[in-house]
Amino acid sequence: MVRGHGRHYLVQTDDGQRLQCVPRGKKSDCVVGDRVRWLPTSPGEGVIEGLEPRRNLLYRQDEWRSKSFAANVDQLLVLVAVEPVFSESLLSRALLAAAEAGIETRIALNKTDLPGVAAARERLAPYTTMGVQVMELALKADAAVSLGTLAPWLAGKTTLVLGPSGTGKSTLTNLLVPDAQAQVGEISVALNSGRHTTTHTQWYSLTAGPIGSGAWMDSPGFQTFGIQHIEPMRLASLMLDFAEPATRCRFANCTHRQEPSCAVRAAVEGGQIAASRYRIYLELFDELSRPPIY
Ligand SMILES: Nc1nc2c(ncn2[C@@H]2O[C@H](COP(=O)(O)OP(=O)(O)OP(=O)(O)O)[C@@H](O)[C@H]2O)c(=O)[nH]1
Ligand SMILES: [Zn+2]
Repeated sequence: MVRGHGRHYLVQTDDGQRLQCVPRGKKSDCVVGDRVRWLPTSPGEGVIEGLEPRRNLLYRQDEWRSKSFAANVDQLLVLVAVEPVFSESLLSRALLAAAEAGIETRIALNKTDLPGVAAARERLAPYTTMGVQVMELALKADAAVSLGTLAPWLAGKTTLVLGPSGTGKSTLTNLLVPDAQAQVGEISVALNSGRHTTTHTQWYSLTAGPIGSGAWMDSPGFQTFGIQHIEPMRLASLMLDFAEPATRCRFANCTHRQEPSCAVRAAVEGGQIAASRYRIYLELFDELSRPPIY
């Protein structure tokens, strides 16, 4: 499934044909990236009979609702930029959701042609140190070099991009998928969604563009990223810089807040865990420990 709008879905067959489909029955829990079983109803139209089992599902869980980004994702690219200055909390939340779903993640820092690049690199240093790959891009200023950086990683894989608004997601999609704008226009007409901006996640093949193989899923920019589906006691094991020290605390059920002989707090004091990351951990632990308000 390549794009959904309400109960209307655009389905692409393995030979590249696209059909408008509606689900059989009332429930529709199909998300972009799902492989679906469908039956034709009329030329160009069909009905979704069912979903194939998913390999994974990446979503955010806010207090009130959950929002699926995509299913069957090989890897996640979190796109941030020198400007607007990115929120480390949002970045950490996206990494946590991906870790929980078992999806390999890289960070890309875009707009490295801007003067704030040194400060942005410094804010990303804890992520590099913990083993997350950070790729530097200048999608507008030097598209060819940026494509060269991305190509080996994107080729043959299905990649989802996530990032706040204004970081360059559309710029990147247009580089990777030369006719992306035309596709979005056509699809908006087909699904009668009447919007041409990135309001929904969309799947594109990378075959016709400079990468030559694989798929790309572009998602709308987000301002919040709830991870209510993650147990607070699981946070440390999902955070790459916390996972190892957390195994050395005196208490197996250490929350790394005030317990004695806590190896995580020792690592914060010793500088192996960045202060910013520990702040984010405490904030998330509190948030996830609060009972939901209904
Ligand atoms: N200086 C600089 N600006 C860039 C670069 N790449 C993109 N931009 C600019 O950043 C702005 C945002 O880019 P978009 O591609 O629209 O960003 P987006 O993430 O799709 O934003 P939303 O549509 O709001 O989600 C545009 O004005 C781009 O021209 C770059 O490498 N350097
Ligand atoms: Zn501890």
